[in-house]
Amino acid sequence: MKKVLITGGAGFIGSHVVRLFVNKYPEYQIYNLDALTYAGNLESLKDIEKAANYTFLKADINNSQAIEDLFMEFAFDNIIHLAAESHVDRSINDPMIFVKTNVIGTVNLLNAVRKFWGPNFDNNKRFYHISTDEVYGSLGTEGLFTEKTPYSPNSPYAASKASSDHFVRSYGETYNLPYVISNCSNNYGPNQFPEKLIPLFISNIIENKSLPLYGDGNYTRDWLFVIDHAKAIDLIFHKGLNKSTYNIGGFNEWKNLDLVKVLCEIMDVKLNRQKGASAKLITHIEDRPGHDKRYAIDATKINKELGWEPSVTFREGLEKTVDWYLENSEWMQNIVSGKYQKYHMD
Ligand SMILES: Cc1cn([C@H]2C[C@H](O)[C@@H](COP(=O)(O)OP(=O)(O)O[C@H]3O[C@H](C)C(=O)[C@H](O)[C@H]3O)O2)c(=O)[nH]c1=O
Repeated sequence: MKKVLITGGAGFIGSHVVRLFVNKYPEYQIYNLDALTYAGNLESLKDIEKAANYTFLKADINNSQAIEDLFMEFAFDNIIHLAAESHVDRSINDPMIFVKTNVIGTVNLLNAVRKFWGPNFDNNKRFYHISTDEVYGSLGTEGLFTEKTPYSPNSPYAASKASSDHFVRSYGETYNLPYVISNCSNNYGPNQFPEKLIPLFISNIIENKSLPLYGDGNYTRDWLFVIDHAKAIDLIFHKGLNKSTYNIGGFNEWKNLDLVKVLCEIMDVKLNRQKGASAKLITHIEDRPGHDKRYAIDATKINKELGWEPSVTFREGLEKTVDWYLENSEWMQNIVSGKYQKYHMD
């Protein structure tokens, strides 16, 4: 029986990974370790919280003693590490928390792994580090990020993730830690905290608030449906080559302005509003400092080696996402107001 520790399992991507693993692998014990910061909540996992193979552990990866105590108690033999501060704008305002959680938190986990799994790591153990395509920096109009693209992070968030990737690789080289890393593009889907572009704009359209688009909106991102990302993580965890990296993208590049226009069209229909009503809310605002122009992923490696490809079109994924937010307005209000945090402290 595998004992899989999933860090950040109460967060957006993490909750989808936890659900997939709990449901698909009843023979594994899944431990969800999360600090329950502003972006994490257990409401997203209500459907699986009573499963026999699921345990929630409230802890902060910044606390090395707490992490060691948990290793001692539960003897995890595999880790999927998703816990991270993830919002670029927050990293611009307050880089230090990104250093603490993303860099020091990752090193704390690596040290625990070294202590409890080393010095002779067996091949059934694996440290799987989830990262981002932002480590590669910004592309011009041509080209794609491959696994060989040199790192060139621009935001404090991207720098912190690049650093954590380097630490994981360095533990692989120095101590022979078995690891795998994946770098994904922009995720979207149910349960995403409404600070990221898509859920923020869905929320603002519902409330008839303006849609703050940075600069001219001609910035390009590749969009990946979170459930497809969770499936890719499952494949990489089980079949990815030791000490290797996989890029995960949706083969789905959009300029922000074009994406927002499609979202507005969908919202007009779903909310029975006049055609064009939501698009009137688009407001160009001052640009994000150091705004990366374009991210685009070459996902050929994961496709060829592991047979992964996205299962939904962008239109289908967006519709599913919009439907979820419309059906879960209470979740949205509670997460924004911090009610879930207060509730977990009771
Ligand atoms: C929140 C917001 C965003 N934007 C623009 C900025 C970006 O060009 C694009 C997406 O922004 P967002 O903040 O949603 O995501 P990125 O900055 O691309 O980064 C995201 O994707 C990577 C892979 C991660 O690893 C990050 O964790 C994740 O946050 O929309 C606006 O124009 N207005 C807004 O209010």
